[in-house]
Order: sequence, then structure tokens, then C-alpha cells
Amino acid sequence: MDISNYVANFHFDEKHAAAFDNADVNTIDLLTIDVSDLEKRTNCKKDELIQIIQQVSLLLRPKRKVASQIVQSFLTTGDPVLDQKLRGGIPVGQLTEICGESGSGKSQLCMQLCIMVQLPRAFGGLNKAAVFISTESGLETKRLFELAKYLPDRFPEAEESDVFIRNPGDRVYTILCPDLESQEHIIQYQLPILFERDSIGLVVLDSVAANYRAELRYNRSKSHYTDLNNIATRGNQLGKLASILRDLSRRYEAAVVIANQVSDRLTRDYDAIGLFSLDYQSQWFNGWDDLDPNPKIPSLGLVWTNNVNTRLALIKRADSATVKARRTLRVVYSPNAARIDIPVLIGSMGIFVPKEEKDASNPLL
Ligand SMILES: Nc1ncnc2c1ncn2[C@@H]1O[C@H](COP(=O)(O)OP(=O)(O)OP(=O)(O)O)[C@@H](O)[C@H]1O
Repeated sequence: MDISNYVANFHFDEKHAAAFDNADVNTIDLLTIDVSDLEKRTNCKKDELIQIIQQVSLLLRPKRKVASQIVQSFLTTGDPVLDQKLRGGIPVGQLTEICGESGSGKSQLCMQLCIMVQLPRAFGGLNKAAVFISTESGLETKRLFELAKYLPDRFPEAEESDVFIRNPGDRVYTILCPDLESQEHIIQYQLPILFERDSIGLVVLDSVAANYRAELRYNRSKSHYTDLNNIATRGNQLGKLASILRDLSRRYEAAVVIANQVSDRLTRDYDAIGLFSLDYQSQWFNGWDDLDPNPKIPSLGLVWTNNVNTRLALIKRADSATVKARRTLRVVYSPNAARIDIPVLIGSMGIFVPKEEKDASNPLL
């Protein structure tokens, strides 16, 4: 009997344990098969079976938590104003997606978080290591060092030694997975081992869509059935991926940040397709609406959207042709923060809210 997989220190008496083993009844069977069928299969008495089922059900009942007992912790972005607007920073124990077009700064923000997670808790870090899983090109270690070098500028009131990281690469595990098979293997088997061996506070997956786009794509010009099959397989794999990451993030109190690519969004005639159409409604969870200059759609569709707790979009501003480093960081949806557009800049120190915005949002900062 496999009860020890679910609860510790629960033992069936010898008679029932032998009966369940002989009838090949496991814990799930015990809780799901009709008790009369169990009675026939195991030759145990019905009232004894009911008693055992009640005991096991009680032990497996989810622990109740009231909202006030749930304490949400966050990893700092390294910018107090950005953290304030995100209502704390990057949530721990949840999945956060950062989507945006190429060059919008997704990897920059991910690398920045790999530095921040190493900081002491007093500065919003978790004093833990990061895992950076890349699917396209490896981690830019030179940039990682540059970001770490600017920590004293980010925390001017701190003693320099408190925010000094001599070798930021020492606490960032980097893994390159160039195809879907290695990606699945790494996330399912290697990542849990890393979590057991070291104190990990952040997992970055940069970017999630690359391998799915290459291997399980929707391609109308080929067989329609292959397309449908690919969509179903992809949905299944994405659900599994999110579930493993969510489980690890909760169990080990880590933040999980996933970079996602985008494709162009075509404006549609809503008079024709209706306001209840998915195309119209999706503006609220995709991040870009038709009023944005170059509307986009995050890759991987609805299944993935449903698996992500927080979606942040990095949007190149209309004036980014003149001021190249300007971006809008949009909270698309989040359990912690309202939808909001935050003007940010990408500079040598990483992503930050420019001074004039800081002054406008809080004159004390
Ligand atoms: N050392 C630096 N100093 C200032 N800005 C930088 C520096 N390095 C990169 N950038 C900025 O970051 C942008 C690139 O960001 P990043 O590589 O994170 O994009 P991305 O969204 O991850 O793109 P992709 O999807 O193609 O990987 C550049 O356009 C540049 O403006």
C-alpha cells in the first residue's frame, strides 16, 4: 500500500494492509472506488472500510488557511519605486512572466533579478542563489558583473560592503537547453536536485517560447491534424512545466520568472466579430490593446496565460527611437498589483524608474 507517499506515520493494521496488497488497492483506489466494490475486492468488512476511508480522508484534507494568515513575500527588483508600484516586487512562490519584443529588456530584468536574489534580506534580496535556464543564447556573464558593480548606486544609503558581491556568477547556475527534450529533462529532473542541494531563491527561464515555437508550432500550410495534435501536446507540456515550477517555487520559497516572446497583433473589426469575441476580450490579459502603437500578443496562448500568476510586459515606447533606453513596464495582471504602466529606463545599472518619475510618484523618494 502506498499510503506513505501521501502521509507520514500512518500504518494500516496487518490484516487490512495484507488485504489491500492482495487486492492491489492503492490509496487513490481506496478513496475513489465505491465502498461496496472495495468490499468485494478486499473481502474486508464494509464498516471497517468506511472507518479507514474516513481516517485517510481526514489526514489528506487540505490544510485550511484564512487570507490574513497568508504572508506573501517578494524579491526586490532593485528599485524601491518599481517595487512599490508592483506592490512589493517579484512575488515569491508564484510564476511571473515578463513578455516583450526582441530588445525590450526581458533578459536585462532577468539578469538584474539574479543579482538581487543574492542580496541580504534587509535589502529585499533572499540571500539565495539563482538558476538561469536559457533556451537561445547563454547568460551574458560580463553584463551580470556590470549589474553587480552598480549595486552601491542602487542602494546609496547602504554600507558598500553590505551590497558588495565579489563574484555574482558564483551564485548563478546557468543551464542551456537548446531543444524541447533537454528543456523538459532539465526542469523535471535536474532542477529539483539543484533545489535540494543549494538554497535557490530564483529560477529564470529565458525564454519559454523558443523551443515550443521551433518544435510544436501551428503551421496552417501543413496538415490540420498535425497542427491540432501539436496544440494539444503543447498545452499538456506547458501545464506540466508550470506545475513543476509552481510546486518548486512554493516548496522552496523561490521566485520563478519566465521570459516570453511576442508576435504582432492585428487590429480587428470588433463591429463584425463582437465585443464578446476572444480577440476583443484578450486585450486585457494579453497586455497590449488596439490603442497601443504596435500591439503584440504574448506567445503560447491561453493555456500558458492561465498558468502564470503575474504577467508583466516590457513595451518599447513610441519615443524609443530618440531615447533608445525608454520602456514601459506594464503590469498586465497580477494578484498583487493593479494594471499600471510604469515608465522605466535601461541603463548600465539595469532597469530602473527615472528620477523625474520617482519624484512625481513620491516626493520623499
Ligand atoms: N550594458 C548596457 N547598458 C545599457 N543598456 C543595455 C546594456 N546592455 C543591454 N542594454 C539594453 O538592453 C536591450 C536589450 O535587452 P535584452 O537583451 O534584455 O532584450 P530581450 O527582450 O531579452 O530581447 P530578446 O528577446 O531578443 O532576447 C538593448 O536594446 C539595450 O538597450
